[in-house]
Amino acid sequence: MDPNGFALNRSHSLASGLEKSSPTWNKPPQSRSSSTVSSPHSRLIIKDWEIIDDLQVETSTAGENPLDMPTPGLCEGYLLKRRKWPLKGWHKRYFVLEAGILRYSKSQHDVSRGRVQGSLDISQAVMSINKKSNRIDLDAGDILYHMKAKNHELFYIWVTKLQAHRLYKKNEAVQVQSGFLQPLSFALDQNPTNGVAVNAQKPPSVNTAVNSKVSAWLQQSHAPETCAQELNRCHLDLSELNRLIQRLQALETSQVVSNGDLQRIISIQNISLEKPKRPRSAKMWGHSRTLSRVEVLGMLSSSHLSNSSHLGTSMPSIPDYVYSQLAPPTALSPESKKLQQDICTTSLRVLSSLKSVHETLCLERQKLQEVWTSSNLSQSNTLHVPSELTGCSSRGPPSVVDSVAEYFDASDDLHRSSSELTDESGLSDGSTTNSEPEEGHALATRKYRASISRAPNSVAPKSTGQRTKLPALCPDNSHVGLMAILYNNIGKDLARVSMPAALNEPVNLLQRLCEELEYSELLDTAANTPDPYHRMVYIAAFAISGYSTATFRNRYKPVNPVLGETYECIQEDRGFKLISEQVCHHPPISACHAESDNFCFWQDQRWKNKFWGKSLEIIPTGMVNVTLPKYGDHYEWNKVVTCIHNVFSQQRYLEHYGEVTIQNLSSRVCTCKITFVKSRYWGSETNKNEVQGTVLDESGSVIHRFGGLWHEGIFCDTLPTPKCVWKPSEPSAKDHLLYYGFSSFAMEMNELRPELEPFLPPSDSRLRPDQRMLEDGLVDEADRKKDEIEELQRLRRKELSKKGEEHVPRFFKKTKDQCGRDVWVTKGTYWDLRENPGFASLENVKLW
Ligand SMILES: CC(C)CCC[C@@H](C)[C@H]1CC[C@H]2[C@@H]3CC=C4C[C@@H](O)CC[C@]4(C)[C@H]3CC[C@]12C
Repeated sequence: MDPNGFALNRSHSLASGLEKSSPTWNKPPQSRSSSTVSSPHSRLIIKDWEIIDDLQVETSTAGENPLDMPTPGLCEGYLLKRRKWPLKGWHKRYFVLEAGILRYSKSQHDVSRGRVQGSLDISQAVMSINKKSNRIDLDAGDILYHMKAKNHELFYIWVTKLQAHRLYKKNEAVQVQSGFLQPLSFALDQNPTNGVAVNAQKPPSVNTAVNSKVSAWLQQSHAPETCAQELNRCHLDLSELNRLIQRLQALETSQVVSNGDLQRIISIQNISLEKPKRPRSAKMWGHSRTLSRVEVLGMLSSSHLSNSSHLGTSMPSIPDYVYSQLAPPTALSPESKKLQQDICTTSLRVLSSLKSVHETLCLERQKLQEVWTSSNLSQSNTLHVPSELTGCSSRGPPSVVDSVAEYFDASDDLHRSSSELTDESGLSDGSTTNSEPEEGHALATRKYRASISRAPNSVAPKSTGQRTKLPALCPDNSHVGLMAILYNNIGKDLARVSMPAALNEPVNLLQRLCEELEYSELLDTAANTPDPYHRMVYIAAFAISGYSTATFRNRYKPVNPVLGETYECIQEDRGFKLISEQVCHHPPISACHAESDNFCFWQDQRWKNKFWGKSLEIIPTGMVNVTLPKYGDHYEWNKVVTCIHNVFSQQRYLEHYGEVTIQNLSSRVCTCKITFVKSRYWGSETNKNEVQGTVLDESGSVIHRFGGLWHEGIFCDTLPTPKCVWKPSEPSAKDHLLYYGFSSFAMEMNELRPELEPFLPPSDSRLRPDQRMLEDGLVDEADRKKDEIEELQRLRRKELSKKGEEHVPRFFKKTKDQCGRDVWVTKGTYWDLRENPGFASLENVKLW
């Protein structure tokens, strides 16, 4: 029996040892909090969150023979899990922790029936705990679990067990690395139907049923061959790339030498030689001090590091790397140009091959995991369910399971939250085979997706006569020590943290607000749709369209505007003009206002971020507003959470999740609900980016239904003629990935056209020198300039506070909306002042 009086079934010496000794989670932890930033070795605790580090795992691994490590005991019982959908509140879930894998089901009964809702390899996850609220969070990059225990005892047990299993699982990985796979493949060769089991150091819980399923799967699956073929193709393409690069280098060398420009060739060589150790690489946001690698290592747990073999620091993407090796695109000979294009095409081919290999492997992994999970569960059920759970629980010491059950029955508060959840999805539950609410969504999405792909292709955007490319390719930023930056600024507003310029894309947050109007034609269509329900479908499609930029934009972050910076955008073809301004610094708020004959659009945007160890959640606040004067409509909606998964790795991707409610503040006739579905599991491509929505009438009846994917399009099947209401436009530049993944709209945003320049106020983002340098590919210069501009901003702030004054935005003012929330709205003065007397004749603050 453990010190708390709980009999942990099958608990082994390792686990109980951990339980009795001073718990490792009392060690100086990594903190997830925000208030203090100090040297990497000091202890930081903010808001009671601690990241459990794994140093003890490493030490014990070093001292012990991993093969001697006993399997830690099974741990199972109810915990609260934060709802995935609709993301509010908690539900009671039955968790089973076995051999380093944490699985959960709706109930213990579901476990016995093999119905698993989710599963996670805890050795891959960053674990944070909050002792005060008994919370445990696990972030495995793709999957994020937020859990809560009933009381401190249970919390303690789970944390201890999770640690023991983590240690075990990591050791298992060590075994695999040191030759585990070889006997496996040998065994498979020898005995294809019973391959896994013949292994001497067999992994835990492997039974023959699993083995035969797995080996049958291995035999049936053609995916490995497909992957091998695809990788062969990559290999050929890479040799071709190598040849092209060598030719290009030879060509350039001769050109350069004949031009007498020896310096350039030397610097090209230097870039390739010195690439891994750029001097500014470890610069921290908001700090001038540079962290050494040792310091960073000391700060971070081994789990962070061991999982980051693909850290940003190690592998630039192929196109990035290739282009980082090329000279700036100054007067190239036609032959060089042709070579560059070939290099580019071939690298993109390699990229897409690798993507498809990745996709195939994900699917395979999913299949394997399903087999594994179902077999493991039935096994754990038959073998390990303690007797007290099978009907005679009144006798014997209480188990974890018992005590939790008791807790849920007793606690009012939690009882409410769990019963609330019996119908968590609003869909029928229990009797159907859909174990997760998203299952229903997924089915519908598959149908919508098929309809969207049958819809005519989106037309390439019409030429606006503006530039279609940026002056320079995006720089490789894989050397930037993002991990040190994020860990040093945990809990801080990232929009206030100064980051190395190489992390930035050459558009800023004011411009990104404008980018949300890329599909403004949806508002024009809405403004010409008399039926209010039908109109709402277009407004919804517009609200979704703003998220589509995320598809290709996860490698760089927008530049942070300085206080008082402005941006104007006149879109003649689209018929609107927009003005945005950075109105507040603490917290950073960007406000914008756009108008056209058909609509007005405004919003003020601020966001909070939460860092979970491998993922970064961006939680926006502030509402989006659209008015359609023709019908007197005023629509207002919230934004969903954006999560940057695998933030340190090349597998970084963005996900949006949550619910949007669109209300028409001028009429109660209809409302709209849109759900951005959280992707389910295993990082599979197939269930990513789902969106579903309904337009409801006053009584709550569904009038229209629509859905699809935010990166592929939205289909509405309840319109008189069902149709695809929105499809993102094709990227206009074939090699747009080499230009930060910008769409043609984004490419134009920072263009400084000569005819525009005389009209711009000096605070316009287009005139901001560091952003311009970045756009021109002068990253180091941009970095220096950025520091200067930020210093100037600090000086201005100090002066204001000395005078006891507050910054007053020039073109926006703060008011309250109908619900009493602070909102920033236009003063309506910008365009008038621009016209008369013109900004050149006005007094302007010098921002840079
Ligand atoms: C440097 C690298 C690793 C970090 C990349 C961070 C990028 C992907 C982050 C930083 C700021 C983020 C944006 C901040 C605010 C919003 C508004 C929200 O309504 C939609 C998402 C959107 C537009 C975010 C998209 C993702 C974003 C661009």
